[in-house]
Amino acid sequence: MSTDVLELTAQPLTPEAFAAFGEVIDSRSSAHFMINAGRTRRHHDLAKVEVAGESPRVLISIFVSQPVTVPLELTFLERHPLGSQAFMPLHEEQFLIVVAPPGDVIDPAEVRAFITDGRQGVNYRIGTWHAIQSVLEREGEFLVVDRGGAGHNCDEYPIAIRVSLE
Ligand SMILES: NC(=O)N[C@@H](O)C(=O)O
Ligand code: NI
Repeated sequence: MSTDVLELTAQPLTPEAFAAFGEVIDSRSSAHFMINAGRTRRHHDLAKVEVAGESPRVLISIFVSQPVTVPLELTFLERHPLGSQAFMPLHEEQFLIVVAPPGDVIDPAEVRAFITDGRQGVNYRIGTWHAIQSVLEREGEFLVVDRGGAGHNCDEYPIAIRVSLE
């Protein structure tokens, strides 16, 4: 085993474990109220969309991602200093998440790896370091809500990480 690669085993994603990095988006565990004459449960305000910098605006996009192989070998993490970024699977795709708290230096001891269960999405808080979209098993389709506008909104931090499943 190489000594300069951070070895992680992905843990099941929970809102509590993810709280330092952003929010988990999940209609099974979130508060709701009824609308539309009782036909619809509104799971309301599940994540904080953050946009900053010059002429910021909120973008809604769809990512169609090819699957990654496991163990997942990473050479960097990225962050968006001007906005949050949310990923919601459209067909119950599972994906791997690797995160570190916001800050200019990543402490390897604070890096965490998670696996979603297919029904969960995430919102990375502004500045949270994360691996790029890493869907498992099959091509994935994700609704993405993040920040557009002027300025540089993607920093990369070189760090070697290998993520395995339990
Ligand atoms: N570059 C881009 O839009 N996507 C990345 O930020 C990512 O987190 O996948
Ligand atoms: Ni990103």
